[in-house]
Amino acid sequence: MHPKALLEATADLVGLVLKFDHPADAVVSRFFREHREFGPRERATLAETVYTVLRKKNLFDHLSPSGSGSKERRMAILGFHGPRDFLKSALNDTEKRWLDNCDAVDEADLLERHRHNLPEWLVNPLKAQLGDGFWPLVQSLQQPAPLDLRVNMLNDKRADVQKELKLAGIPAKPTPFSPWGLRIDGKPAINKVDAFARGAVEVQDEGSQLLALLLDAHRGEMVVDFCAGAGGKTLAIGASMRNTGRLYAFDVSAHRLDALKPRLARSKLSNVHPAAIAHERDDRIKRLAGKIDRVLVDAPCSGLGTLRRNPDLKWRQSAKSVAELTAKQTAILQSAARLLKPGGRLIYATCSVLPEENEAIAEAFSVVNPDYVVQEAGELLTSLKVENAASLCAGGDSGLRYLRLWPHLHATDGFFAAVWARKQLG
Ligand SMILES: C[S@@+](CC[C@H](N)C(=O)[O-])C[C@H]1O[C@@H](n2cnc3c(N)ncnc32)[C@H](O)[C@@H]1O
Repeated sequence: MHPKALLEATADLVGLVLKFDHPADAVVSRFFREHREFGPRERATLAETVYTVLRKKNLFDHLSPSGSGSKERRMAILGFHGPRDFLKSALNDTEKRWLDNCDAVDEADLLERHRHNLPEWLVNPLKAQLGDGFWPLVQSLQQPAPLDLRVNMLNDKRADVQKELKLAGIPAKPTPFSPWGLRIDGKPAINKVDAFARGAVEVQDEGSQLLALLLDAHRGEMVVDFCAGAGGKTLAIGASMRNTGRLYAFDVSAHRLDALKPRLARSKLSNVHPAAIAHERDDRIKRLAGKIDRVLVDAPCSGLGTLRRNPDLKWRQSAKSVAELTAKQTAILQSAARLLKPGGRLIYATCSVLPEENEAIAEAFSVVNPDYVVQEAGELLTSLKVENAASLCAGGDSGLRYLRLWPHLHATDGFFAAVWARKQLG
């Protein structure tokens, strides 16, 4: 495709994504569905450019007013993913001079907000938590996430799948913490590989794998994945139950649960029972009260731990939307907890890095539910043979109370988990 046409299409897509009325990945997928003329390399240019614009939006907003042409074209030029000479062949002389001037800007001369590229409301909570770790986090958020796979241990072993992928030209390394994970550099078409088609691997961030591991569901148990969505964690939990017992996958979105079905078929699991619920106080939940061994609440959250993959979220969320989410998180955790039988394990988890969606929800729950006793996540992960488990945790007197994962420290998405055991009767 001619560079001029590709740049124009890229500017169109940047314009659509910057409306922020839908998630960026949905806008990009729709654009590709509606424009079949792009080949794989052009799609990569389009998508990577959009993601760079989202990652560096503050900086590009600062640089773009001095340029010419439409705003989305200027943003697309600044973020363009591809060789400079290819890009320049699409530009007029004024644009070329402007781009050279932008390239010559020294980072050290920029204001802080043009370097961290975060909305102001997010800066203070992150600095307050991380101190000197703030800038390493910023750095890590500018990089795309690695591709992590979870090996389905029901039928396969990690080392065997690693060998198989190598033969298919996809070198993979075991993930450092999850015993089920393999990490791949780059973005090979993993869905074309036999190991994927037969359900030996699923794409899943190592952090998500650790949440499922922490639930530690056993053979023959009754387990609930309360906010199962498309079932990433459901599949991991079902395999850890060795395809026995009963695993309910609840969600208010039947549409998301539908996406679980083909994954379930690939995984060969037959112990999973997906069910759409109307809300967290659905009659189905009431009927199961006090009967469940383990409950995972992977709550709806701001998703701010996944900014490497979803950089649009920092612009689509706000202090107000987070406050609305915390009310929902409190209500869901309280309802889901009723499912647990005495002696059972409850986990509340998010992929957010904000204390108000994490520690604050967990601590408020503990105060009003004294029969749920907080467990030290670090100790549980150590007993599950996770190496260096203490380094994954924070909070409490021991610093081991909560699972607290960060992209810059653990190369995972940002995740939080709190664990409780329900007191035995009598
Ligand atoms: C973080 S996502 C779950 C991701 C999923 N566990 C996975 O690993 O792929 C949160 C889910 O909570 C669901 N949800 C929102 N409100 C809910 C409610 N009141 N009860 C149950 N699920 C709810 C959303 O539809 C969404 O799928």
